[in-house]
Amino acid sequence: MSDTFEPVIGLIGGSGLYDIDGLEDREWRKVSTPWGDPSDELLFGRLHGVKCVFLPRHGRGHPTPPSALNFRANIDALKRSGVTEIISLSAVGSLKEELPPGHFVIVDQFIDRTFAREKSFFGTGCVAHVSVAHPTCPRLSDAIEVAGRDLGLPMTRGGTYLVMEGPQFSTQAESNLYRQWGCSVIGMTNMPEAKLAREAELCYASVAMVTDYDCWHEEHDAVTVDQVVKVLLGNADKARALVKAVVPALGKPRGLCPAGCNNALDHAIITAPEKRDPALLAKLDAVAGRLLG
Ligand SMILES: CSC[C@H]1O[C@H](OP(=O)(O)O)[C@H](O)[C@@H]1O
Ligand SMILES: Nc1ncnc2[nH]cnc12
Repeated sequence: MSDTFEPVIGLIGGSGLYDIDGLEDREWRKVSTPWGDPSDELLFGRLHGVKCVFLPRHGRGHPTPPSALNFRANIDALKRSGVTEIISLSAVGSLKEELPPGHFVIVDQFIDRTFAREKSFFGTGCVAHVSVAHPTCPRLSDAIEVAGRDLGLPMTRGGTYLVMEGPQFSTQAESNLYRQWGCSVIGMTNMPEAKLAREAELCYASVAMVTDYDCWHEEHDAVTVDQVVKVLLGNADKARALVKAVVPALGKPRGLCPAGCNNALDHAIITAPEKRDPALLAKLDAVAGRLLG
């Protein structure tokens, strides 16, 4: 990557967000990856002149459940398409009274309780350990916060997203445990998405949009998809407004991210060059070509 470059904004739309309006020169295009197929075609276009690439996380019409998402293909496809930063938009349950349905949380931490997903691009033949101590990009999160406040959106900066495997919602005992752990919101998709974005050296920020109080709240004994969908449609409109407001602010040429997102692999690869597997290296062309190419 040269000293300064023109950012390309990747947008991952969660439940209820299967398209983005207002894009100029819009075109859905299939992107192939060495990791298999992403959730759907990617939507390419420009917002206020800024290049954007949108991916509906579950596919249009929501055919794919969280555990079957090919997160590696999704992140690779975005990187391969020139994306430099990802704004992830997701529906979540709230684990705190003060985060009611309709509220947005700019997440800064995760607890990853998923167990049935491929979590790394690396492995036997090329081992890497990146830091995810700070899994989201503060620069990107700052821009989202400014845009959200300007729009008057109900929004909290900072919060921990508990990522569960699903597809069932949590039991009340689990929900209460996660509350004791101090988590803010619960969902099923931001991991390993955020970890893979870090391995791919992409800035990643997450906007968690509350749809329900999960099952711990005395006035909301159980969460249902119907309930979630009702709130989600309003949230999706607010999310589209947020995207339109934040993209122009992010579109100016920039240098490498001061938070280090674009250099995450600098000291992460431990496998000696002579022990690296050429087949795996070939698959890493988009994700780690900067270092391995
Ligand atoms: C429709 S409720 C459960 C579903 O919604 C969330 O999806 P996403 O994170 O993609 O917005 C949640 O994680 C579950 O996958
Ligand atoms: N309560 C909840 N638990 C997990 N994922 C969710 N997505 C939306 N609401 C949720």
